[in-house]
Amino acid sequence: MAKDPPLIIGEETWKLALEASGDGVWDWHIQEGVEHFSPGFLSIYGYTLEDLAADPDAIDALTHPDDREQMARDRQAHFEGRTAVYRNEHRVRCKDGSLKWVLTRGMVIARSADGRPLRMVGTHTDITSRKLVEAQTWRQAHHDALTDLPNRRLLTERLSTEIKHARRDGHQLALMALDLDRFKAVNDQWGHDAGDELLRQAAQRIAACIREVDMVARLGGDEFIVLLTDVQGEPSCIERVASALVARLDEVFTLGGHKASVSASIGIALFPTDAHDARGLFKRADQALYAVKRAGRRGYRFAGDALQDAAQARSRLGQELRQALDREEFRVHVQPVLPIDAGPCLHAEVLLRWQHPVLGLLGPGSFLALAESSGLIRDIGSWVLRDSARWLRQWRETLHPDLSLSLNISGVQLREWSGKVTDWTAHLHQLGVPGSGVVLDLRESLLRDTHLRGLLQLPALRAAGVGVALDDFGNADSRLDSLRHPGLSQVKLARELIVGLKPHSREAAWLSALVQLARSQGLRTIAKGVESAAQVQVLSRLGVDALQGQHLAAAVPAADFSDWWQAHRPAP
Ligand SMILES: Nc1nc2c(ncn2[C@@H]2O[C@H](COP(=O)(O)OP(=O)(O)OP(=O)(O)O)[C@@H](O)[C@H]2O)c(=O)[nH]1
Repeated sequence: MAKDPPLIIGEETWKLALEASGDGVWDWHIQEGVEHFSPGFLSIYGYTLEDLAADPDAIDALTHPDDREQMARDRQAHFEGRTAVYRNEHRVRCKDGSLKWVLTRGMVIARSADGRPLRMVGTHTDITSRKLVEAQTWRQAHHDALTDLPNRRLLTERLSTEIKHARRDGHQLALMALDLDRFKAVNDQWGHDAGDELLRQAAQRIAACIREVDMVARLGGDEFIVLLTDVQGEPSCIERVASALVARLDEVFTLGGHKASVSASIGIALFPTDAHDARGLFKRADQALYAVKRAGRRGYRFAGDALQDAAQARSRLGQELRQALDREEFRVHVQPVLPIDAGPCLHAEVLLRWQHPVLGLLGPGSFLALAESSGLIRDIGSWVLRDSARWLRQWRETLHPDLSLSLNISGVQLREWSGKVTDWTAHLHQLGVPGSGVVLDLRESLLRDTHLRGLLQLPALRAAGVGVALDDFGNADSRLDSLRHPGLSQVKLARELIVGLKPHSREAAWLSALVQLARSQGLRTIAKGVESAAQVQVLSRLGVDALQGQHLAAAVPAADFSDWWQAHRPAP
């Protein structure tokens, strides 16, 4: 190893000179892995010599993790001779746990013959106050003083970054221009201070409606911009945020002793559908906002015609759905489930239909998502239970005392029953139906939902005699261990497993294994979507317990089930 070259002035002299300037001095013998710290260095952070071993790793470990990478890069650049001086700003954890910003500067003062750095000396300068002032200045320049929300400048910077990311990852963004309606009246009636307070509260309400990754900015006056990042899937997610904003800002504001009301108008532009850059997005969102204002204020509108039309159609359907219960437009239909041994039909699945006054008879696919997202599913679900119970009581008296019905249950309903299974079974009892008359059809995702699993209390349902079926099992997302869920009594095999089923095929072998597995867990198996006599033959050989499908028995209005049952009862 090369010997350190002689220094021109005595080491102690320059170290003292550096210390006198208020900086801390470090002296790193790189190859030996030893680093010495001056008393001034230690006192910046409140450490003593005993606290910090003469070890470069010890001080590196106190460096803020977010700053380590850049520090290593700057150091390397100097080692490789790309910079004349090593220079880096980073945060160091002090003995009392606080963080200090420091500027470190240093130089390699000795290298080996082949150019490897041997020794480096440098200083730490405490720059915490400068950093605080910089952060404050940055904050003031990027935030609105009244509401503390990001201002136009920060929004513009963020939007440009988000557009770059969205372009790269193929994501959508939504830019909402939100303006309060008749806000001037609040200023006029209660004064400017009350108006300011309303703006502050409105800012909080808006922020509470969006996710952390989204952004709300105040442009000035009563104008806000909401930026939704990484918008995936249906525009209905954007609509949900927009309607939540409209609803939240509709609520009365308490301003000191006064109560004031405003509403909100929102224009929504999407990247990349409506515009490809920030200017275009602002313009399209503004146009949509003014269309809302012109149409009488309060509400939201998409810039794109197709989305606007779809949103309007959904909103109309939502309103009609709300009225459908009062107007008694829902209908219970039932699809018979037939035992494989050709015995009498003792079970049927309840299928909800909506007799829409204009669109005709609608299946759940047309309205269930809307019912779930609006929470209407609770009322609709209760109605389905009451009506199904009414029919079932009648059929158990007139057709067969062992008849039972299965009901599709959504996550929203399950959450509502959380911990109240006994209340629910008591309700069933009040409706005159024993537990054994009902099977709950649950999608696999509900069983797997760790939150719901705690609430489900499936064994409690079983104790009340209520059957629980795992619905649509065997599709692409299914997991075999779902069959082990305690409390299950049946499994309904997915349509995908039955379509194209041929004897002695690989599909038949796979289905046979699933049926055996379900049986080994004590579960009854029902094949759904049975469409042909050939499928019936294969399924009966595989040992499936019951069949359901268009080929065997189509769904019928509940009022017609009795006739169907009488017509199809096996000959004595
Ligand atoms: N209190 C308060 N008022 C402000 C502030 N900035 C702007 N304004 C007032 O906010 C009002 C905004 O104007 P407009 O949006 O046209 O008023 P508006 O009554 O909401 O009208 P529409 O949007 O057409 O319903 C003006 O009266 C401004 O003077 C502020 O920081 N604080």
